[in-house]
Amino acid sequence: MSPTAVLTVDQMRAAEQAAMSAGTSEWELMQRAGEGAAQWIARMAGGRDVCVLCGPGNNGGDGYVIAESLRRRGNTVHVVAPKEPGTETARTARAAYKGEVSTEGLPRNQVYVDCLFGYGLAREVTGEFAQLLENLRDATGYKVAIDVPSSVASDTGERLGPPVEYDLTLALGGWKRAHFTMPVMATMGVKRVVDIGLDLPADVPRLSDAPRISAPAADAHKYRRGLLAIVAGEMPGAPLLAAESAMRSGAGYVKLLSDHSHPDAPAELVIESAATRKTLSDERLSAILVGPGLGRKNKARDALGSALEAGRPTILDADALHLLDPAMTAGCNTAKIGLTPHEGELAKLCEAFGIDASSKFDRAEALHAETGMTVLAKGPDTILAGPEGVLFFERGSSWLSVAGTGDVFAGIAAARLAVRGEVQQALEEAVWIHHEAARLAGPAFTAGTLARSVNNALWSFL
Ligand SMILES: NC(=O)C1=CN([C@@H]2O[C@H](COP(=O)(O)OP(=O)(O)OC[C@H]3O[C@@H](n4cnc5c(N)ncnc54)[C@H](OP(=O)(O)O)[C@@H]3O)[C@@H](O)[C@H]2O)[C@@H](O)CC1
Ligand SMILES: Nc1ncnc2c1ncn2[C@@H]1O[C@H](COP(=O)(O)OP(=O)(O)O)[C@@H](O)[C@H]1O
Ligand SMILES: [K+]
Repeated sequence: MSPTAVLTVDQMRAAEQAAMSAGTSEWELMQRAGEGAAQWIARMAGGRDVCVLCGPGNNGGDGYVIAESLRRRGNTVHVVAPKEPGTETARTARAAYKGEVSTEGLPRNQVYVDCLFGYGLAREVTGEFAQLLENLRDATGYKVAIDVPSSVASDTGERLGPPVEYDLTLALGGWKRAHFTMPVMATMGVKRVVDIGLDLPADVPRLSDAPRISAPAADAHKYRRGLLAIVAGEMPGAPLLAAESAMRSGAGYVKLLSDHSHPDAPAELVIESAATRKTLSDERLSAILVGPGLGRKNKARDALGSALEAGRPTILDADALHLLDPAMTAGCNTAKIGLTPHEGELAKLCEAFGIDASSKFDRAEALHAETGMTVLAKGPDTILAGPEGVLFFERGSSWLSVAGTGDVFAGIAAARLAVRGEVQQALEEAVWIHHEAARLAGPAFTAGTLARSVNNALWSFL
């Protein structure tokens, strides 16, 4: 199985150091990395010519190992290295490479393997290296990034040089945070980890694995399969969308608590009058969803207060996230609450809870640590921070960038919470189901179409 740990540079260096202390040399690790990467590249390249760009550090060292491995396999290989290697291990790799090297220029129509900088990149790329990256950007051919793209800071995804679009990115030894951070994650093409036998730490963020979802028990009963109440508010459309997706996410019973007339609501949706303290305190409720279409006036604040008082497992989305503050959650068992903010809502929540952090990762992690609530930070990149740690996800379809898909997500999350009872598991499952529903819904779908493809998305996880 491919490693799922997502590491910082310090954690990566520590894992490599531990392997070296246990008797594996850096040269052995570099050979494993280079040979492992060369196997992938050989498959992609077939008989095509390969050009390897080598930098001055150990990422460049990997490049010489890759170059020699491909040369031995019969590919015509050319190395471009503006500078001689600066580390002992990279010098060993350079000496073991028996092919051509030039200091500048980029041959045309190659399979390009970018080993200029790996996780050691810590400052702006300038001069000859920047020029080489610009040439690579403009070149036509299959492009492979080794470990990370050479103009990207591994911990943050910050861009430190000319952007290049890659077809394949081979992470060496383990994932880095940049691999799942926008915007650079969208430039990496297909991503794979080359396992070099490191013992990776368990208590670090992970890449989420596809969930397994169970069909209802043979003797299932609608109330035991999860009863979800969706609290409606000022705007009728959003909670209805959430209900449409919730009904298709495996819960036994979905109720919309609304005073609007919903002439377009499906017959199978139970609509009851607007939420009150009494209706929300129904012991049979497995979960509550508050936020989509709620509004931000006093009535909305009251509805949110009643939902929080009920103390059931709860998903808070949209307007509920704008109304939420420490006074409202005081006395709540926050372990039962899941938040589903997009970037603007996350910033607003951090302000309300006095959290001073700027990256999405730091904000999500700190908001969970500070409040005990589980935080699903949405967007093209997704971060889930909860009691089981932090999870990263692969990207979903960019067609999701259309109004109402967040309401659909909230419905899925709340229904999975009604079924599972655990907030973090429910949110993790919901991300996968949402992405799969988007894939099934085809191009240019609307939120309604997305909601109606949710039940078929479950097939992929049964
Ligand atoms: N350790 C291990 O066991 C294994 C490590 N492995 C591999 O090592 C990689 C990390 O290697 P690394 O630490 O040598 O750093 P790397 O990414 O090559 O870059 C640093 C070099 O670039 C230079 N430099 C930096 N920024 C610059 C700039 N803007 N412009 C110009 N120069 C700049 C910097 O120079 P300096 O800062 O000293 O001037 C230094 O020379 C990792 O990603 C993986 O591929 C694998 O083989 C598995 C085993
Ligand atoms: N470019 C994108 N690529 C992948 N997923 C996206 C993209 N843009 C938005 N999404 C997803 O679509 C949903 C949008 O939610 P949200 O911003 O709350 O929208 P709305 O309020 O209109 O429903 C989120 O689940 C988000 O992760
Ligand atoms: K690289």
